[in-house]
Amino acid sequence: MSTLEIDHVSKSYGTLRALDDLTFDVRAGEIFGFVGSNGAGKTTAMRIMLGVLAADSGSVRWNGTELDLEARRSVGYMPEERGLYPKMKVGEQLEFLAGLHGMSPTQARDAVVRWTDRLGVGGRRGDHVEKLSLGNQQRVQLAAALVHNPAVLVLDEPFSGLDPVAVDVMSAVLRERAAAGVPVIFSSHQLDLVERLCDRVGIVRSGQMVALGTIDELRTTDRPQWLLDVGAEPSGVLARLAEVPGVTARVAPGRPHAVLATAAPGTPPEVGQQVLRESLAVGPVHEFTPVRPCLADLFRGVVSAEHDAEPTAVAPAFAEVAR
Ligand SMILES: Nc1ncnc2c1ncn2[C@@H]1O[C@H](COP(=O)(O)OP(=O)(O)OP(=O)(O)O)[C@@H](O)[C@H]1O
Repeated sequence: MSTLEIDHVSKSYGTLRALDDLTFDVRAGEIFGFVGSNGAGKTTAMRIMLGVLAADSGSVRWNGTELDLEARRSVGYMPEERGLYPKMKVGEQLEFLAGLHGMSPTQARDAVVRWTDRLGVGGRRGDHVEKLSLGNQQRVQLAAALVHNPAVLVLDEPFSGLDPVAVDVMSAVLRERAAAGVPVIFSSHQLDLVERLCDRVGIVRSGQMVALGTIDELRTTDRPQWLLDVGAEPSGVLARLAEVPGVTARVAPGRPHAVLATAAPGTPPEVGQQVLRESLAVGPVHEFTPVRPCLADLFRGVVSAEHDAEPTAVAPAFAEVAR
């Protein structure tokens, strides 16, 4: 199956090390979310994936072989700086780009109609790009990445500036391409979207991959937590839970009638049931919920961690860390 492999890639701009031994892959049929703070190295990595920027060391492979010119033609790329000619008409421009990727004029015309219609800009094919709103230019840019039926999609912030309807259309298109076996990688700062859409996520910090895995894997922590709403002042429950080995409990922040119980690393997962039983022995429990960090929490933890410290409290549970 088709896989895009980024293998020990490093890149410096002068003395600035933008990528530092970056290694990960994007597999056939998966949507991979590439996230990181401003300046973390995402665009640099994506440019190297496409071959428009050379790595200082390491390699990018497509289906096991180093990316060559032919393979690059099969990549659908949406650059961060966008790359449309403002004075050219939407339809003509897309047909031209499809032609550069080897499509015949008829194939190109058909594909342009299909993708502009799909992305909601079919009525603008005869307009100059510069006359379109920024969001619609963005849709055209997406059409440019998709029009030649690429075998791999590399999209730099494809969702920025899109309205919610366009976000839904774009999400559906990416899911559909992935279901057809295409590896899809996109960068984004919209973490809720990444969480919803991506099969796997990589978090990059200072050019290094600091967390990599499925959303589920990333959210799994070695310090499981539970929230218990007991509907009353919880001192009785807190006293009872203080007797459970490996568990610490406190009043939940902002919830005076709820308790947050946290298990120490290495505590068997069944301790959650014991926490519930002990609490029920004191009185009713209206809500019992495992608490798991969302991607935004993980992101904040990972990107704010010191370089040489443990990346975050949850990091030991990350399923894969770039080798
Ligand atoms: N052409 C360049 N010359 C010098 N430095 C550069 C160049 N391009 C990028 N950099 C630097 O390399 C680092 C990585 O930048 P890059 O654009 O890859 O980050 P990014 O993760 O895409 O950021 P953002 O989320 O803001 O788009 C930054 O410190 C940036 O200033």
